[in-house]
Amino acid sequence: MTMMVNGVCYHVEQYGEGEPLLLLHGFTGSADTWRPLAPFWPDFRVMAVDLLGHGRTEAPKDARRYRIEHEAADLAALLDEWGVEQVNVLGYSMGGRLALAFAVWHPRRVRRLVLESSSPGLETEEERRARREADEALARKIETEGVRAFVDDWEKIPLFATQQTLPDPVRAAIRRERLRHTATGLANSLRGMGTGVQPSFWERLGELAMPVLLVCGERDEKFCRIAAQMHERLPNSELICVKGAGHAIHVEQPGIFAKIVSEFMTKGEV
Ligand SMILES: C=C(O[C@H]1C=C[C@H](C(=O)CCC(=O)O)[C@@H](C(=O)O)[C@@H]1O)C(=O)O
Repeated sequence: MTMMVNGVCYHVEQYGEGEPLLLLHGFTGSADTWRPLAPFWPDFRVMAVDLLGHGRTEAPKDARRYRIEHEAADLAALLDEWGVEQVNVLGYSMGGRLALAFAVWHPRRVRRLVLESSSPGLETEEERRARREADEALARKIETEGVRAFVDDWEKIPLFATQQTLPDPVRAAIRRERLRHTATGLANSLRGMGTGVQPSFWERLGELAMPVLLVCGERDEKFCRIAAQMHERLPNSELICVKGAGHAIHVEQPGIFAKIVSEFMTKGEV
């Protein structure tokens, strides 16, 4: 379904009943990324969103509209429309950066937080500037060479090396999902929502009182390192490193990932 919030149209999907679970995909993903996990989560009311510039959600021409503070405000408005006061939030990669921002800015609305292969941003302005420059170059490449050429390169970056050995139908589904987006949507998502654009939340991790589950893939050294550093600063967190998995654990080992999330979501319930 389509929902208009703060002047933009979002594609959102809702299925299941029970504990509310807001799902936020990564860069080049969509709400569809979570569909294979639905059978594992019958007791959750799943709310999956196509983020700005992705899937069937609007791709504003002004990159500033994609900024993380605006997308976090959009999430709050979507929850208001749904009449959901407090929600469990699961974010993967870029979606995890947004999930963390939402938890920092709206702590009372987040019951539990799951961050898969994500980060609180970059700590220094020097790192952020270098990343903005790299993401601007990538955005221009998407606009000049097109989404297909971008996806051909993107699926080969070292971060996704572990996806090369996935079954062909799984790889084909990831590729189809990546090819669905527009050049404007992906380019402006990088410009507005990229890792170098958002503020660093490293110094605010200590504020988060809600339970936080950090999940990373054993073969994704960079984001396992980041997760371990976040774990040291978060007051109420647990860290699970999934053996043999890479960056996209929910794609590579959906059953294990779904079980980890279910156990975290129902922990402490009698
Ligand atoms: C390559 C790096 O960062 C990019 C990779 C992961 C993030 C993501 O959402 C990718 C999801 C996917 O394609 O499966 C993405 C982001 O957080 O915006 C980054 O651009 C890196 O080494 O940091």
